[in-house]
Amino acid sequence: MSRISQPWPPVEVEPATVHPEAPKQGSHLGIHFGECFGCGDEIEAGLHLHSTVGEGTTVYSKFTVTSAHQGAPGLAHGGLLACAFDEALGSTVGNLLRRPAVTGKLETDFLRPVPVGSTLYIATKLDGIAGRKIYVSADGRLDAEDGPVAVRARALFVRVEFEHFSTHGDPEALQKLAAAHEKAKRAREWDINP
Ligand SMILES: CCCCCCCC/C=C\CCCCCCCC(=O)SCCNC(=O)CCNC(=O)[C@H](O)C(C)(C)COP(=O)(O)OP(=O)(O)OC[C@H]1O[C@@H](n2cnc3c(N)ncnc32)[C@H](O)[C@@H]1OP(=O)(O)O
Repeated sequence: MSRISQPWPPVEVEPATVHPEAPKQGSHLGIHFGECFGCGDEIEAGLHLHSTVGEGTTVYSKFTVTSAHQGAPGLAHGGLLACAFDEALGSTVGNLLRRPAVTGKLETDFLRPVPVGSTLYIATKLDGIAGRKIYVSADGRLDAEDGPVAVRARALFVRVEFEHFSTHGDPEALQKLAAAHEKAKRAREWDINP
């Protein structure tokens, strides 16, 4: 029996269409911001989540729980697991649709404890779009792609304009992102940041 009672998606949606210039199946999705707690390589205690594009509207992500992520001794903190899903879901939305969007709502079901040292295999898929609202969900399996499901998540992302980040965010960090984007473009790497 599902632990989430509401139907999903909760409203009528159009199927999500992958942007024609989105990274293709098998592509590894790079770090979108070095200081991102979810994926960045500049945050030692961060989650260092890695993602690869799968078939259709699916993205596969991996995250290994370290002692920096504990709640109870030896077990992952639920909030950090939610963070991993926010990152995996957000990365799926941003990379496959190539439009900026932010998390409006994120719900999680924690089905099994996730010990330090284990790796969560997160499979995310776009479930549909209604106007600016993007529905997306994921399963996180323990230690293998076909391992037992430990965490499930569903989220609503809301499409925003770039001004969302320039108005509310850190201009210096945005400049750093723009510089990284330019560098990636010069190197002919695929990059999503505007
Ligand atoms: C530097 C540029 C980068 C560009 C992108 C590159 C992508 C890179 C690739 C990958 C990266 C991604 C990896 C990151 C992953 C982590 C993501 C995060 O953690 S994001 C941070 C946490 N989230 C926030 O801080 C949002 C804070 N909230 C807001 O700013 C607003 O509330 C916002 C934008 C969500 C909505 O505000 P409104 O004024 O624009 O729009 P309204 O009308 O309120 O909502 C639009 C629709 O959504 C529904 N809605 C909004 N929130 C809802 C909720 N909580 N529950 C249900 N419905 C909700 C509303 O009912 C409305 O629906 P109706 O169109 O009328 O049908």
